[in-house]
Amino acid sequence: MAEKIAVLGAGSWGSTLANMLVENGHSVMLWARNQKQVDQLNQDHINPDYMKTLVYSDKLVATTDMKAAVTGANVILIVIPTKGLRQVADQLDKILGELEQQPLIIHATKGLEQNTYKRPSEMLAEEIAPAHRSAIVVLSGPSHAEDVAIKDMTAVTAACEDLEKAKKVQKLFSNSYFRVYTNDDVIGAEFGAALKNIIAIGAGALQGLGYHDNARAALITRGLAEIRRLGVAFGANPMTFIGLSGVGDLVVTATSKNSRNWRAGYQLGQGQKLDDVIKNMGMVIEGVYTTKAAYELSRKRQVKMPITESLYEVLYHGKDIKDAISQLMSRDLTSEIE
Ligand SMILES: NC(=O)c1ccc[n+]([C@@H]2O[C@H](COP(=O)([O-])OP(=O)(O)OC[C@H]3O[C@@H](n4cnc5c(N)ncnc54)[C@H](O)[C@@H]3O)[C@@H](O)[C@H]2O)c1
Ligand SMILES: O=P(O)(O)OC[C@H](O)CO
Repeated sequence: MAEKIAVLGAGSWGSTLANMLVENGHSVMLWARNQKQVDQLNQDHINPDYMKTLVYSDKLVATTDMKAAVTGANVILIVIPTKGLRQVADQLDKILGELEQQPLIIHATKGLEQNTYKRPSEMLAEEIAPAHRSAIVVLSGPSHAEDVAIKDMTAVTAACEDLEKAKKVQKLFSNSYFRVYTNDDVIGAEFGAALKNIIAIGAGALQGLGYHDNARAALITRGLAEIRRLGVAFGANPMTFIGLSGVGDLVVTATSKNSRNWRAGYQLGQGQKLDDVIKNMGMVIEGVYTTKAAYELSRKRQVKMPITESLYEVLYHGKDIKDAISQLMSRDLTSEIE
């Protein structure tokens, strides 16, 4: 059934998903805060700062007016970087209060909030009153916007404690090249999504330094071990980490030049300064911020995350990456299963 959907956030992922939802037959309004970007989307059907090659459907309507975007929408998809999520959710809550609407909220944000260490769905639940939403569903998994834009085959997860709501999202998004699975483990889906970005930066850095396949496989596997440890400490189902929002997303992000996190790591490995890497990317590198949040959280919870800790030292205290790697490799020998 065709739905009226509002998409908040017109960066690489928000604009690509909005376009896909239009092509799936839904009526979609895309909200962005930048008037020039909105004009380019409406008049020329392009979004050049984010998706250079995608020509958007002429049925996709963009606006800078959030109220216009969400009025009458049964479904609201939020695709804002973690840093801006709470502010956008607060703005949305006020509008939904005026409109007396109770839409299904979906988010595709991958990160943890600085200082509070909250997951995106926790931030949304705090900012959007229960009377203003029917449920919050997480859309996560291995899904570079660049591949979805060219209709390459993609499989992701819709996670919600209420599986009926996850199934609704599954139907809204699925098509011949985009396949959605369901999961009731929101905690696992969100920890997997956030923490894989840390390991992707590490994988990029290894390649930038000239390491090869064995090193990358070791990092991905041991990275998954620490992602699982932290997630399980917060109640995640360990099985989620061998699924799409776990190992699936980790593999795509830690092996792809399309990944902003991998590219950032590669540039760091090649000797560039973090500030320059962030400035030149022009898109969000969530893993830089998630590394700090995850490191602090792991200390509070006393969960061992040696790779995250090493990357934190590199990103926030200027530690040399080669020294960080040699310290990681010379730790006490231990069992793989712990
Ligand atoms: N790009 C992908 O392939 C991809 C895939 C899956 C998930 N994600 C996740 O989706 C989220 C967004 O990523 P992206 O790649 O689209 O980022 P992006 O950097 O391409 O775009 C972010 C967009 O959000 C807007 N924005 C930021 N703060 C805002 C605020 N306070 N108010 C209004 N708009 C704001 C920016 O103007 C920009 O349009 C991230 O958490 C990312 O991890 C991205
Ligand atoms: O480009 P990245 O590194 O932000 O990753 C994007 C998605 O999370 C991949 O699933």
